[in-house]
Amino acid sequence: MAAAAPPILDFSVFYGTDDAAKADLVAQVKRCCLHNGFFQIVGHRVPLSLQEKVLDWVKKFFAQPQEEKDRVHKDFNTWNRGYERIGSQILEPGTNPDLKEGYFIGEEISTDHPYFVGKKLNSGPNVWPETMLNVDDFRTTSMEYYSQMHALARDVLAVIAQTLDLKDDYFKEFTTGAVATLRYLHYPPQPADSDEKLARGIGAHTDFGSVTLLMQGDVDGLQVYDKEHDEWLDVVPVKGAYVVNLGNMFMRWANDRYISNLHRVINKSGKERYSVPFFYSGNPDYVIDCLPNCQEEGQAPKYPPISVMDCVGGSYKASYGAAKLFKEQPKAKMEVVTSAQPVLAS
Ligand SMILES: O=C(O)CCC(=O)C(=O)O
Ligand SMILES: [Fe+2]
Repeated sequence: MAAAAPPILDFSVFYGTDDAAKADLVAQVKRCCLHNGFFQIVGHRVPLSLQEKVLDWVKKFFAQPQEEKDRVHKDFNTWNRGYERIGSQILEPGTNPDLKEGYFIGEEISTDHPYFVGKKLNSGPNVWPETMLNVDDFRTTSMEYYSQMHALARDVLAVIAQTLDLKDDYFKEFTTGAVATLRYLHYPPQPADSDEKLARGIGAHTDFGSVTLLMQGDVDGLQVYDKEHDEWLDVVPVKGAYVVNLGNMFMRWANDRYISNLHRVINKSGKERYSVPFFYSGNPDYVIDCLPNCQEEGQAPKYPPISVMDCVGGSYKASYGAAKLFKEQPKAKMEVVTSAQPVLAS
């Protein structure tokens, strides 16, 4: 098969009554899950006006002065909410720290919520830029979008369930009380003379969770690795579309039958790039155990059962630790340079 960027699938049939079209969608999604775990969808129910409003706010948020953004820095909490500076993360060992800044949002979880009290995965109050003009609209728009992304993730999982010949509500328990992270991202243009081997917007990585739903702005830069041809394929932004990809936890859950694939961003466009990934982890207490129809007759699953919290949690730390080490100990950097496969995830 020739190397090809993730196909664009019409998701609207999922909401319709045409069973043949639905079966066709399921078949196409299955092909993608087996191939590299990446596809794109249009025809979903998230209004374009809301997507555009979010992207507008993302630009405004990052346009604030550095000291305003630092006031909501994610280092002030341990549940992954708030702002991170350019260069905070190294996702691809051997490259320079990522040329991106970010802002994390999640479910609004109060300090008396059992998830906060029980220190569940990424669970706690959001951190809002209270001094930003019209912050109430920023908050309302973000949370409206966040809840729409939960709904879309559930619908995508319903289709994925069917690709495994499971009922469309198979993931209900997993999606009840689910934890997810919305990440606003800004990639300044990479300097024209930056080293191809070292400069990354986001280094090559796989995602951690179950599914990621990514809204790209209108500037390109995202690339998906094609293992068969050893090539990086551009995922050109399509207005309103979501890039959907499976994360490491789903790959493990599917006994490696479905793929969590390497991807990266290099912003050579000369323009500011903005994007908004939504990482769906699932209910932190849910136990991931080999999905039905994912193992060969008579063979044991490759992995033991594990909770969502244990599978996804803690993994972010490695990539932030790597960037810290890079700044503190140039020698350690040299050791990292020699490591072979980029395996860290976000
Ligand atoms: O910005 C993008 O297009 C991709 C972001 C991404 O891969 C991530 O945050 O994990
Ligand atoms: Fe990613």
